Amino acid sequence: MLRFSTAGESHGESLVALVSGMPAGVPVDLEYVNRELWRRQQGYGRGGRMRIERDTAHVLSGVRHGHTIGSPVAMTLENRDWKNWTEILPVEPGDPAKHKAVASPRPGHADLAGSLKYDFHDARYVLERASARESAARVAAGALAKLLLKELGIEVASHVIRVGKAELQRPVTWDEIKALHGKDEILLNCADPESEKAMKGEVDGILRTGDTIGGVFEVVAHGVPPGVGTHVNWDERLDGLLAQAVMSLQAVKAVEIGRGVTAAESKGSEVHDAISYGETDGPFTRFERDHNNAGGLEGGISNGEDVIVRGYLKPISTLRRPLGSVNFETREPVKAAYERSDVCVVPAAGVAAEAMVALTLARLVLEKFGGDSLKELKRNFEGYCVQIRNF
Ligand SMILES: Cc1cc2nc3c(=O)[nH]c(=O)nc-3n(C[C@H](O)[C@H](O)[C@H](O)COP(=O)(O)O)c2cc1C
Ligand SMILES: C=C(O[C@@H]1CC(C(=O)O)=C[C@@H](OP(=O)(O)O)[C@H]1O)C(=O)O
Repeated sequence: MLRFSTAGESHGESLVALVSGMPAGVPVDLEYVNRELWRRQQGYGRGGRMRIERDTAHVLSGVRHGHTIGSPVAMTLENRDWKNWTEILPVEPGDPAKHKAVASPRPGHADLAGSLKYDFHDARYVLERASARESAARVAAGALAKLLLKELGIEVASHVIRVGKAELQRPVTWDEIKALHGKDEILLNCADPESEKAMKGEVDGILRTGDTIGGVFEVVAHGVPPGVGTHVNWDERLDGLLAQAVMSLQAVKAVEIGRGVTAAESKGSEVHDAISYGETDGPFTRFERDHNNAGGLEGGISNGEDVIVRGYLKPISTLRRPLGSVNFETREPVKAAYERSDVCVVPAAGVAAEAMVALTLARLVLEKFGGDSLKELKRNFEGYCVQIRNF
């Protein structure tokens, strides 16, 4: 079974990603992994921290001569900012005068709920792990999942469809979304330049007022064959697993599959994707759809269309003009803590969500097709593709 976990605090020495269950023989292109990490660091509206970090993965195990060997892959990612925090957050007890506690919890962050839960009067012990710095480790793990899926012709990409009130003004194709991944500069990761300009305008306005802004990203998985995931058990449905995976990202507050949200206010005849049978072979079968409002999922099973998952991000909770809070010690009303912060992270969250979608798909693909080596996996996968083509 493909599993992954992460460890590491935002200003600790390193992040750690541990991925087990990768079959042997998958080519691991470290340049690709590091480019994914770079993509997550980009986007208009990010804060000062991104000028410090240069995320790169250091592989400790599970890869030899550029290929997986079936054993768990462990990777570390250095936190360059760590050296600036060794007195504030030492591993050993250290000098309490240098600790600089966060005692004014930020509404919207994990500060108050986490401090109550873990019995801390310093929210720093909570925010260090709640921080979306952790999502860098997910992206390193997700890059391995993407490399595996690529071997089967499955690709995962994302783009931004809303920042605040500015939304994508026209439909964009898979090729346009994929082309965004080759860009050397990422502004708002929107495939339509006019819409992107409006999105930038939203961020500029928010920057001026000391506030923050959210938005919506869309992840598309292309080349997924029909039959991944199942209707037979609630916890094996691909739609449910994708929703959990994307919702687990920091600041994501809603997840939509296909046109799930507008489907709720539409007629069935407008929503469902009519089926026809084509003259020539499609990518997997000759069954065709007139559109893809289902987002490639019916009954918790992929149907051969692009799998489309959207994540809705709340605005960042650390405000330069902070909201009201209460001091942990004095119980007096105060302004919430502010040190520095991102203002808009929709493109970065989209990249992290790609990782979560890729890890989820890779897990289910491995469960369905099995294989301890890439060779065995490919043989099983190809055999199934022949079966559905001859259906
Ligand atoms: C890429 C990324 C960067 C983020 N940067 C910040 C930030 O600079 N400041 C902040 O307060 N929250 C930031 N967040 C959001 C917080 O991590 C998140 O709101 C917090 O952990 C509470 O979790 P919740 O919003 O999921 O409830 C970021 C989220 C993402 C995905
Ligand atoms: C470090 C990252 O994001 C951080 C996520 C984050 C939060 O509260 O989630 C707060 C900020 O951290 P800091 O207080 O050190 O500036 C962001 O920079 C990252 O994405 O790599």
